[in-house]
Amino acid sequence: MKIYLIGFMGAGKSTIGRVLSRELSASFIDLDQWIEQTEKKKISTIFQMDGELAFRNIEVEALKRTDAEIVATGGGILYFEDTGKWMRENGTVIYLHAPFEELYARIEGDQSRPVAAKPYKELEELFHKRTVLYEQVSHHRVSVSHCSPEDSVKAIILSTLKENKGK
Ligand SMILES: Nc1ncnc2c1ncn2[C@@H]1O[C@H](COP(=O)(O)OP(=O)(O)OP(=O)(O)O)[C@@H](O)[C@H]1O
Ligand SMILES: O=C(O)C1=C[C@@H](O)[C@@H](O)[C@H](O)C1
Ligand SMILES: [Mg+2]
Repeated sequence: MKIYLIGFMGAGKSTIGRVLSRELSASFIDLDQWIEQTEKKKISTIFQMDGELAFRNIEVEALKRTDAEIVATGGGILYFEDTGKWMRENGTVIYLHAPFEELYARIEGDQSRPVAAKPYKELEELFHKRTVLYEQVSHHRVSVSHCSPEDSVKAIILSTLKENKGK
């Protein structure tokens, strides 16, 4: 089993991934957390000191090397064009979706997400650009709007069970 959780910042990939892994007794990695621990630097420091491209290279390398069954990706995991195709071929990709305003309310002012420091309009544009990619790449879209992480976990399990029915 390999499940990749994708979606914009604040969608709950880290929160839901952790609950999902407990529910399924599956191994779990949060790529952002893993990068901070391995690099011994905050993501915001990597962005400042080494630049975004350096972070993206570390991120995609971690994605391709991890053997964890549940993978919480970062919001910008589709930065390189071929990453989405690679994920689709290597597991089940679940897109966690909610309207921009709801996600913005969750991440507004959070200093740990350098990309979230962009002006509101720019961030909204990025949301719409990325939404197209998340939709293209994912096998399933699960709404995380106005529901608890536990409800989202149930929806994820249902969608993947349906997929595997009859196999
Ligand atoms: N279902 C939910 N309802 C309300 N708030 C939530 C929900 N899921 C997560 N949150 C809150 O939203 C914030 C962002 O959640 P989380 O860090 O899991 O998002 P993420 O998708 O991993 O973001 P990133 O792409 O930046 O890693 C946290 O403060 C978390 O507590
Ligand atoms: O959406 C993004 O570009 C990011 C999201 C976070 O998960 C981190 O990976 C980092 O802050 C960049
Ligand atoms: Mg996260």
